[in-house]
Amino acid sequence: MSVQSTVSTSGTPSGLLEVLAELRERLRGEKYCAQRLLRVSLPVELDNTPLEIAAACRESERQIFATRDNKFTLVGFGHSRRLSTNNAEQTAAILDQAQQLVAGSDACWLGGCSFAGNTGVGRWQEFPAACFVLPLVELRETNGFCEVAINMYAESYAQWQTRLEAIDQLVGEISAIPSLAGSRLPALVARRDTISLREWRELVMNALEAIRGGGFKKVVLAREVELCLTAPADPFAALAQLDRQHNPGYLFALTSGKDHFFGCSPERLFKQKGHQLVTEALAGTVRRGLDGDEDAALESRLIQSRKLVHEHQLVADAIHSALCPLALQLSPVSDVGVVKLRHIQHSYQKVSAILRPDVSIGQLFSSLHPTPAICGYPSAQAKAFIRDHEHFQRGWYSGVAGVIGAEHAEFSVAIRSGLARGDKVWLYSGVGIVRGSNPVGEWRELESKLQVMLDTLLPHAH
Ligand SMILES: C=C(O[C@@H]1C=C(C(=O)O)C=C[C@H]1O)C(=O)O
Ligand SMILES: [Mg+2]
Repeated sequence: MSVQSTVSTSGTPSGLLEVLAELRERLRGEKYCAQRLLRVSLPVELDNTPLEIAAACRESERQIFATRDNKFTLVGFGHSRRLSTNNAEQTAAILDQAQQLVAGSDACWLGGCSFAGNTGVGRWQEFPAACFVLPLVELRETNGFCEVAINMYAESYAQWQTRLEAIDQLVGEISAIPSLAGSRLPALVARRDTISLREWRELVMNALEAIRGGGFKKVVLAREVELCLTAPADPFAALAQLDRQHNPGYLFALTSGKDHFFGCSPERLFKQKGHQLVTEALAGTVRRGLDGDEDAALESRLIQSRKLVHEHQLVADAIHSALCPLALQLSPVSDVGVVKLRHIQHSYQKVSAILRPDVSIGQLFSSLHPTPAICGYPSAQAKAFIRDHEHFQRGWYSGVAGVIGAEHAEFSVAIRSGLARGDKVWLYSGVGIVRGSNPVGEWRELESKLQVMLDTLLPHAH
């Protein structure tokens, strides 16, 4: 695939519809050429945030990903290419292919991968082992600067025409949006926990027994909660709202068929820019205090408790070991910091590296995922325990959601996430079980982790 870019000039239209019309006009002047990525882009001034616009375009296939530092937001509408596999062995190759296909361009893929190569079965039929799309139309905000782009790519002339029609349809949808004032989110009809506290206690005791027997040191066990709502769930509207509240997490919603995988994760799997890599260990949790003093006391416990330090350090050590063979330089083990979220706080350690020149994004992914933060340690034993004991299919929960560009990629660990289908939503949360874990305490931690998603989807429930 060859790449051609049309760079924007100044003095051009600035509103979203005007800019789209101008880009559409530029495409009209382009000759159809099979299997060539043609990207046209222009700066735009938006009256609303990119996530609000995504939330308003209910008829379109949409994908969103916003980094947790709020410096980069990508909203994709429709797609001009899709790379997917249901074969876990091919996930790394798909990631490498995605990066190669946009070499020399500013285009970015949006998508994700399942936990530990899970295939798209049962509830997760729309979400295979890995799936990334190149959006047909995108809105991008980088450090406060917004642009609109069209990524044209077609295998045949008929497909080229179909893409043009899809762009026109989207433009029609945007122009028909009466007002972007936030819609009212559906209310809750019923909540069903697919595991009871009694069953959870048994599951944790079982894991602790395996830890005592030397089977593994840590396993991350998770829970699924099913919500039944009064109307179809609207994760895009919910995330647009979280974004307005400056939620300090990655925000993502990825549509496949009629289903949406979405979340607001505090955790980075990695950020790669050329040969620079930044990753982290984020594990070990206490709740937020009701006032400053209690919060500080809880923070001290997070940094000092033997159980919590062990739970965290297993992750940091495993990340260092995984990166060693891939890195020319690796940051030394650093001091443990604390990330404060609305309901909970986590121990955090940044890890950075200069990668060997031959290391690909696929290799990085395979070496780091799944980390002991969401699987356990050692990985193979923890994975087997999860496969044999968890009460549900993880699918993309605790997989990754992210973006892949030519020179950079950023992946969040897809926790604090859920799957929405019609008026049903399944939410997921997990906890690290290590020696010293207490089943009821861990259950409470699961509840706190679910709370952000519950607050987001059901803001009127209180
Ligand atoms: C697995 C999840 O979170 C992970 C588990 C943590 C813990 O047990 O302390 C903390 C952060 C994450 O690494 C989740 O939120 O679902
Ligand atoms: Mg924990």
